[in-house]
Amino acid sequence: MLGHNPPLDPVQRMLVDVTHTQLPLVAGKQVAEEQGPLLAFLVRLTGARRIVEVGTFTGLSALSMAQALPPDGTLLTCDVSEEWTKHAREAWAKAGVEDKIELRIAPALETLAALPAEPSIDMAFIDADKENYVGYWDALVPRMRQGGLLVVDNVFLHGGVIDPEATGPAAAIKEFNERVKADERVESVMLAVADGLTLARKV
Ligand SMILES: C[S@@+](CC[C@H](N)C(=O)[O-])C[C@H]1O[C@@H](n2cnc3c(N)ncnc32)[C@H](O)[C@@H]1O
Repeated sequence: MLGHNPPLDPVQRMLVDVTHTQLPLVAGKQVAEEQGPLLAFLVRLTGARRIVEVGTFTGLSALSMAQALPPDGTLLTCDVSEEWTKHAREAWAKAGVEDKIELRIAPALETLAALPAEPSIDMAFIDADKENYVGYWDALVPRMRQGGLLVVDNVFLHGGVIDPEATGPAAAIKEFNERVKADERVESVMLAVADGLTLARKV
């Protein structure tokens, strides 16, 4: 599969390597290698100009999306870790996309609540703490423009969502998946990409 996808560019490759060598215990948080080209593809497909991301980590998904934005496009990304996002800032600067990306270090629920209420977001990527997915969804859906695309990662939670006794993050994702399925404001599909990926289009 990777051999038939667009290859990572040198900065993306460096970011994968740096994440694995300098943060080996948490490197698994990084999006899977096939997700960067997919996110870039979706940015170009939708013609997105205004993107909001929840969960920056070391910045690979933000980098992939920012590189696919048109020159006047912007990406707001939310995280709580200065330590992890330091690597993101370095990579974005190396790739020359730092002017397109705004990183806010604060609990993402606060960052999203402070955004304008009007529907102006073209694309959103949710990839952070699972217990807050419903909160992120509720903050983002009204702010998405009609036809805007929401992309949500880890909707399988490594299989935890099919455990009838699920607790913690798995229970949170289970509840989230049910909410998305029942949400008439969107048309959604769940895909077996990496750890499960939901795509939802605001109708
Ligand atoms: C799975 S990682 C994101 C991976 C990233 N999208 C990438 O491409 O590598 C999840 C991130 O969510 C962040 N996070 C956790 N709780 C958060 C919160 N309440 N608000 C904002 N970010 C949070 C973590 O610090 C972590 O960097």
